[in-house]
Amino acid sequence: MNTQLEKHIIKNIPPTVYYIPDFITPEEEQHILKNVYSVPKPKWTSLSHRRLQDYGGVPHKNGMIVEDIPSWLQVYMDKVTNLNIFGDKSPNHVLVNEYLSNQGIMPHTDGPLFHSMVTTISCGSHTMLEILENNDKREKVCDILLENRSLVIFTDKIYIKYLHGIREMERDEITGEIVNLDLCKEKYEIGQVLERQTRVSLTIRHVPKVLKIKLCNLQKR
Ligand SMILES: O=C(O)CCC(=O)C(=O)O
Ligand SMILES: [Fe+2]
Repeated sequence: MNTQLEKHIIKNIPPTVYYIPDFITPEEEQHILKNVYSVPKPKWTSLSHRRLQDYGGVPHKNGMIVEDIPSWLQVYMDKVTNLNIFGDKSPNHVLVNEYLSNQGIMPHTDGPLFHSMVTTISCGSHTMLEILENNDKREKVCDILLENRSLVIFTDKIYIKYLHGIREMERDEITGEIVNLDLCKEKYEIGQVLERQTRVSLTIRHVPKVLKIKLCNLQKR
């Protein structure tokens, strides 16, 4: 692991979450948003509470059929790869999620289709990631504020054993339950309220099980 990253570890929570504010510049953020919104409509998968796009293929238990990653997106995957956090693996899949201001994602674990490390770049808005115990009570462990342009890296016990989710809210209050305020770019005060805007997140991961067949070959048949 890259020692430069140690100062970005969120303390006093189960290991390990890294929070890096300003991982991308405002220009890069706009570049990502422009590309995400210039795809043809069928590239989006609409769920009831968010929309998403898969890049690199669609993860599947029998193996992911690999699709080429567009060059604009490869730039940001390389930026994450250059942190040397994936060891001998490299990211090969990106899930783009779009959340309107009152949308979120139910508490979940990412499951066995992915290597146990996830990295997420936030664009367009902050959001509040909630970490919960993975039991019937689903007690809250903590909140992590994800500012736009930040990168968050989840791995180890907190990735495997706990649930993460985003509540459906139009605004978030700064509270003492947020564990990364000291690592954030901005200085916030307890009680301050942040209005959510539309947020586009890039979740960059390594999918271990891939099929060597390419989608373009399938389509030719
Ligand atoms: O949008 C995010 O930051 C979280 C996305 C997520 O948890 C997932 O796609 O599994
Ligand atoms: Fe997730």
